[in-house]
Amino acid sequence: MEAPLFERLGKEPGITQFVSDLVDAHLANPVLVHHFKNSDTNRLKRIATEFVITAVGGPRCYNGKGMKAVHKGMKISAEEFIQVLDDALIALDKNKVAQREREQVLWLLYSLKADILSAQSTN
Ligand code: HEM
Repeated sequence: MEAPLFERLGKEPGITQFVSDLVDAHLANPVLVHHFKNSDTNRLKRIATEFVITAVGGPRCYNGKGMKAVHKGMKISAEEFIQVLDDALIALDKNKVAQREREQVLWLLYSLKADILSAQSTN
């Protein structure tokens, strides 16, 4: 039987590095960087790492809000959402993550699209 995705991504150390590279890619992405200009990058990396660890079947360490509530009113466009996936691919590549795990991580992120984009309405 296939090991849990959490293990195949290198457990906490592997996921911490992936998320760190993902956030760094956003900061270097001209389409996304303006969203993060007031961010505490280390805090964001820590919380996003907890989210991913929990989402891929690791220890349940994310205690934050759901993705719809987190991104409410941030005015995130569909184009920006795709740029986040592009940056995820850059970070997966950098961490030499294999094809099947890439597909699973990208699908996991993509599956949040409806929540994150519907969070943009102000009512
Ligand atoms: C599948 C995609 C995404 C996931 C899993 C995700 C996850 C997260 C998480 C876990 C946080 C931290 C919440 C907290 O501070 O309590 C966060 C914050 C944030 N996200 Fe996302 N996000 C996604 C897509 C996006 C997109 C497309 C944008 C647009 C650029 C975006 C912009 C932000 C911003 C600006 C913050 C707040 C940063 C801060 O407070 O320092 N996210 N996201």
